[in-house]
Amino acid sequence: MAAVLEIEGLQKTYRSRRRGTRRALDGFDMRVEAGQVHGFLGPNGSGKTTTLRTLLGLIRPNGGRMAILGQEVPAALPRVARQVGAIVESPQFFPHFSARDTLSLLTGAGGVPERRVTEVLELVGLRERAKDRVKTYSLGMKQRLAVASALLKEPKLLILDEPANGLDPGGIREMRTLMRNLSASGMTVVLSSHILGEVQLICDSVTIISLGRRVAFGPVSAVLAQHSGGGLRVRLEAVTDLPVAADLLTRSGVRVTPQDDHLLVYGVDKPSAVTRTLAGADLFVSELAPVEVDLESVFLELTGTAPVPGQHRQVDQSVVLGERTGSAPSDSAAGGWGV
Ligand SMILES: Nc1ncnc2c1ncn2[C@@H]1O[C@H](COP(=O)(O)OP(=O)(O)OP(=O)(O)O)[C@@H](O)[C@H]1O
Repeated sequence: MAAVLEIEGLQKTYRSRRRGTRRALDGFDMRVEAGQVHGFLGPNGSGKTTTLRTLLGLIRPNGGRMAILGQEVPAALPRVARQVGAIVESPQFFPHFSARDTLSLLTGAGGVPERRVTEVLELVGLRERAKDRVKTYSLGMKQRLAVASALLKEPKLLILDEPANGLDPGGIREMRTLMRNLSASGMTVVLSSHILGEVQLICDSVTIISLGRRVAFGPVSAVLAQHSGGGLRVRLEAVTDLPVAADLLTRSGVRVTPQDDHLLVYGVDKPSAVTRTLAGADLFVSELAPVEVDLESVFLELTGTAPVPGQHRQVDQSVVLGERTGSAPSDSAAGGWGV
């Protein structure tokens, strides 16, 4: 599959006299395939905005390479800029202008045909309110107007930094529908977000960044599968038998985490070994199912540990088989910590 966006070994260190030196990106890698909705996730201060701003030529990196639609940036930005729509900061609109006037102003400035105004208003679901003043819009409508402005050029790649920030559940749902419609039209969307449930619903693939380094990437389903830990949820016909079952399974060499009404069992080669061990002691399994994880638990597992000065989580838990696996040192591939 063709990469619409490629970042390799990106480095960015901020230096200021007052705040000293701060390494925001520490050899960061990212790859987004054509036609995907790609979630870009990371805790506050992990380097998402720095990455997006660097990609758009707003910040100068200290090292690494970046390409958009196969063209090296920032050198090729003047050529590819027309094919990239981006919102990396909350756009400000004239409150007394309508959405239509706002977009018409932008088409005039950007050499975009006027017919695009009606098209993008339709796309973002603002056609009915297009003549109303922006000051009467909800936050969700303003966000969709921002997306509309980024869509005017008919970009191939749309980059959105926190498009659902501050939205209520209704606004989030509208934004979700919009992302799905854009994806269905063939556009590649890169979406930075803290709303992990949404990302899991909307995105085909994700990159997780922590302390300026990629700690996971790949199709959402593969990232989840990789972090399920191969665990099994085991229920018994009689809850009172759980302690005995836990003891038996532990002695058989697997790891057991007892829960209120079931056991979580890890390190099992074959699920049938669990049923056999328990049946041998007249304990009968009523449920044996893989442990399902969500993106939030994976995110917390990979990024939730407090940063240690001088240390970075070095693991690149890449799951796109056959792709390059990033710049993480091979000796840390088992999920440990490196310096
Ligand atoms: N202009 C700047 N000068 C100095 N340090 C900066 C500057 N901009 C960002 N940083 C620092 O770089 C690091 C990465 O910040 P960045 O804004 O890229 O993170 P982020 O992942 O976008 O965070 P958030 O989710 O809070 O928006 C942080 O430690 C931040 O304090």
